[in-house]
Amino acid sequence: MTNQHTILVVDDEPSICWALEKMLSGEGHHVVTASSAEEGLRLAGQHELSMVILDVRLPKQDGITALPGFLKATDNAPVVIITAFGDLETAVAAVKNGATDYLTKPFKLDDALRICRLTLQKSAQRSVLKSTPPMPLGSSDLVGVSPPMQKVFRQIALVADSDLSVLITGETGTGKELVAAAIHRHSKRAGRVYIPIAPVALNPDLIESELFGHIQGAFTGANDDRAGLFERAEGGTVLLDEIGDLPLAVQVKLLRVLEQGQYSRVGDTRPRTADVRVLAATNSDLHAEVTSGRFRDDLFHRLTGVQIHLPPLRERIEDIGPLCAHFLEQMSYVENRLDESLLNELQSRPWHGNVRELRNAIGHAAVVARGRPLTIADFPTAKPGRVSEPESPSQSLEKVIATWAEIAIAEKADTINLHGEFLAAVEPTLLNVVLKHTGGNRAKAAEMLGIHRGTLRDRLRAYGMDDMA
Ligand SMILES: Nc1ncnc2c1ncn2[C@@H]1O[C@H](COP(=O)(O)OP(=O)(O)OP(=O)(O)O)[C@@H](O)[C@H]1O
Repeated sequence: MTNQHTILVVDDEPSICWALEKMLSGEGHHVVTASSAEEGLRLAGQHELSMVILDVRLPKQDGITALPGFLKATDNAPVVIITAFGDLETAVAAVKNGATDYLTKPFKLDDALRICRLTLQKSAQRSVLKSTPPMPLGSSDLVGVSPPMQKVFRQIALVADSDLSVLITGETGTGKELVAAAIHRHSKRAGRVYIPIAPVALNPDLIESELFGHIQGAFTGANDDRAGLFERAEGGTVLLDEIGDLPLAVQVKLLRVLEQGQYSRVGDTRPRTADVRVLAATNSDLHAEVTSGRFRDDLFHRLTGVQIHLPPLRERIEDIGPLCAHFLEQMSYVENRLDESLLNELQSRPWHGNVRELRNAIGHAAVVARGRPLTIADFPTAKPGRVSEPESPSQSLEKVIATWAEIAIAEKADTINLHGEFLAAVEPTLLNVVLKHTGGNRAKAAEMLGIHRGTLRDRLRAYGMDDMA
């Protein structure tokens, strides 16, 4: 079999070695196993390996420390790290030390198989990889033990070092800004500037100038040349928070930055180069914004290439205990352990404000309890779940009209006769529905519409709907 590879599995748990060996030999590969890094390194010198699967927690030398040795011994064969401690630091350290991918225990064999297949594919195409020396890592304050957070850590680790744009999604307070900061902190731009900004908080008339700068005389009040955010962030990273609220005209400019690395100051035609990594965050359904025409389709696709989604806290209640301990520690609260019944109570709350609401609640409880162990009575009462009122047809119509008008204005610099265009877009539908309702009776239809019969006739003629009777 030409696609047969030799794979080394290094894990001190015999059951893991056995399961992986069975899975990979089922794929036609030859598997060798070792229960320590030292034994693994010895085997690596004896076999021509296509891939190494390496546990982090090993009896003597740990997997992260041993990783460069494996890369050297195997002429840079891809290494997939496995760890029970799927924290962000380990994930980033593994990738920085040269790991190709990352698996968190307990893992499903299907996931392991998918990652192994992908890694072997890459291995077949691989040129000799240069192993990067380990970089000192700052401490991360992104807490989470739940499987969805482990996935987030893994995604951060895999994208941090690239220059890819990342879209971070999730409800308010789920930690999107923290994720963006972690990506920057673990990227090669870490020593450079990081600017998080929510354009929606800026003066709407000045968003474009705030982001891209302006030249003197570009608009009333532009008394001198001014650099924008992208110029100030040169070499670094920007986080555009609430990206869904970016005006359409600014979306066009942002797309140019992402695609060509270029932009122009307001009032200037000279292109400028932007060496800036763009991260974006949103708590709205960007796909729905695209469907309604409020967000550009091309920008959406450009941004969603790499997406990190933070699930709401109520869908990862295992994180509540560690988060509480983390916040109490931050507040230097001595009695920072929660008893089981309190934890159960907190885990059953809906936390619509997510981690932010939890942090505020802990702060409140710590003040009330004044040093003694917390009880549920110290917490603010649970906020009721959000009841979302369905939109009335008039509210939906209002939104559609606003979008239609914004697009019409953005697309044509010399907009005239907007009212006429609007009527031509909506009136035929109205006339059609009413005439259907009256069974084609124009007198009744005119009455329902509150217009003269003659006017109705003229309108129908103008829209080529003469034959409607
Ligand atoms: N996993 C986490 N570990 C520790 N702290 C967290 C975590 N997630 C969120 N927080 C804390 O919760 C608060 C809200 O987080 P953040 O501002 O990142 O949320 P967000 O999703 O960007 O919110 P918004 O959409 O409202 O801007 C911050 O104080 C942050 O430090």
